[in-house]
Amino acid sequence: MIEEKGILFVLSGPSGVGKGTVRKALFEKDTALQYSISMTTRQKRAGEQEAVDYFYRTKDEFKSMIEENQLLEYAEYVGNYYGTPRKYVEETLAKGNDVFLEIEVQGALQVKENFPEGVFVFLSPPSLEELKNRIVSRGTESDALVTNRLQAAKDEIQLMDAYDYVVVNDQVDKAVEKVQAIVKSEHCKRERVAKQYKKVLEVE
Ligand SMILES: Nc1ncnc2c1ncn2[C@@H]1O[C@H](COP(=O)(O)OP(=O)(O)OP(=O)(O)O)[C@@H](O)[C@H]1O
Ligand SMILES: Nc1nc2c(ncn2[C@@H]2O[C@H](COP(=O)(O)O)[C@@H](O)[C@H]2O)c(=O)[nH]1
Repeated sequence: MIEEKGILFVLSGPSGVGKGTVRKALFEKDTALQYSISMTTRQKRAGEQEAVDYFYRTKDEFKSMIEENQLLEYAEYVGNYYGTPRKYVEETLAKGNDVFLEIEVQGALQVKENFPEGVFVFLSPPSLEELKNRIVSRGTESDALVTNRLQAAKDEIQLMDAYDYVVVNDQVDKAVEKVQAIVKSEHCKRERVAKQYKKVLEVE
């Protein structure tokens, strides 16, 4: 019997576009996906929890993890480090379960180099003006950080062609439906390939 690995889904896009909002709504519908909790050196925001929203670490702790090759990818983003713990992703995929990453663009491109078979989805804002409204209305960033994040967004949007899919997050429920359709379609593709492979083995 062929052991099937899980599929690695990567949802990426500029800060404030709604990745977290879309992911949380998706996970209410699709309970089979496993969310990979990231490491960060940024301060915890009000209402956030250790090991739910992030694993919060000091810069020294984060650097040790980089040196020990414990991160699948990492990026320095607007003054802080963010990264994906390698062990959880590799073990979960090996058990045949799908993993879902929600990360920024530099990190997504690193994952693509190591996991070209992953499925990369860029969540795009309807406009930069709306992106700014969303970051500002979330109320988590100072004015200076809003400016820095918007600057980063302009660079990130230039890289959307590197992704397998682009979903515009105009309305949350529509964006969730689209991401859900992508997950379903990738499963169908896998099943077709597995069936063809089985036929080849039977012929041989
Ligand atoms: N389609 C939408 N229409 C209007 N507001 C939205 C939409 N999607 C998300 N939002 C709002 O935009 C803000 C940013 O959303 P969210 O925190 O999910 O973004 P994010 O991409 O995960 O940000 P970050 O990358 O910084 O974590 C939130 O206040 C959220 O409620
Ligand atoms: N490269 C990575 N980026 C990550 C990871 N976890 C989150 N992020 C992204 O960072 C920015 C800022 O996040 P915030 O929580 O401070 O608003 C945002 O785009 C996140 O998606 C990660 O593990 N690696």
